Amino acid sequence: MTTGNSLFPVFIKLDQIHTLIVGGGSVGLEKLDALLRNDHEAQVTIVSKKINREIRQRQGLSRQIKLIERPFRKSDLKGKDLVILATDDQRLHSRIRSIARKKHLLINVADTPHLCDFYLGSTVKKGDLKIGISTNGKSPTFSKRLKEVLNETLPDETDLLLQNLKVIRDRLKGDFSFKVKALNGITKSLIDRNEV
Ligand SMILES: C[C@@]1(CC(=O)O)C2=NC(=C\c3[nH]c(c(CCC(=O)O)c3CC(=O)O)Cc3[nH]c(c(CC(=O)O)c3CCC(=O)O)/C=C3\N/C(=C\2)[C@@H](CCC(=O)O)[C@]3(C)CC(=O)O)/[C@H]1CCC(=O)O
Ligand SMILES: NC(=O)c1ccc[n+]([C@@H]2O[C@H](COP(=O)([O-])OP(=O)(O)OC[C@H]3O[C@@H](n4cnc5c(N)ncnc54)[C@H](O)[C@@H]3O)[C@@H](O)[C@H]2O)c1
Repeated sequence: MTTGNSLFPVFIKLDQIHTLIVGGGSVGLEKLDALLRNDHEAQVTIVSKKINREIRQRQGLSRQIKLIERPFRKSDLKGKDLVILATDDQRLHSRIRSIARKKHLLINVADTPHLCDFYLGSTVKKGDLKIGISTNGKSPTFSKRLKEVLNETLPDETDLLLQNLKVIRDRLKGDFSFKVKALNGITKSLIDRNEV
């Protein structure tokens, strides 16, 4: 039996899939920024009755951002993989959610856990290392603060260590089980405090 947080984390290639955000106000902007912080090449379409000035400015950063200023239409879901709803119309959210589910699209309704197939999380990044944080919706503020703590405490050299391990990994000759043993041996001192 699963207790506590049963969400399964995945790390999505935002430049390879197409994300639709419906709603171009301040919440829409927050979600757009969350995507762009992780991948400035994220492929995103925003549909909104009105699109705010900051969102227009983001469009200057990437040709992958498409803005459509008009009310949502069912056809906006065509060709999309992920959907994030961020309008001020909860009835519209419920309607889009039921259409999206029939099309097997994954959907997030900002700040509305019971309508979400997935939640956004806080992310910590050190070069190629990424840590995703979820509190199972209990406290986004905790996620944000833990992100700040990890950003402060994880040294920038963490990425250097990762790059060095990649070099060693590429150099290792032998079968899969030999490589696993060798890499486990090399990294053992990282978890064995007495040896550091
Ligand atoms: C991580 C982050 C990612 C992002 O959104 O980019 C994120 N929320 C962030 C911030 C934040 N959101 C809110 C506050 C105000 C303080 C507060 O209310 O607590 C703050 C803090 C702040 O802004 O300082 C309001 C809020 N959020 C939700 C509700 C509804 C509810 O709880 O019922 C309400 C009440 C709305 C109302 O009262 O009307 C729900 C969700 N918010 C989630 C994600 C998902 C759970 C993630 C998790 O498990 O931690 C989930 C379930 C669904 C989702 O939206 O995906 C981002 C941190 C960015 C960073 O790292 O800097
Ligand atoms: N701003 C916040 O920090 C915050 C915090 C908690 C909850 N909320 C809630 O989240 C919701 C969104 O907040 P916001 O500040 O982004 O609001 P907002 O009014 O700035 O933005 C809502 C956007 O949705 C668009 N929209 C409305 N109907 C539409 C339709 N049929 N098709 C396409 N676009 C449509 C509007 O044009 C507008 O751009 C509100 O319900 C608000 O109460 C906001």
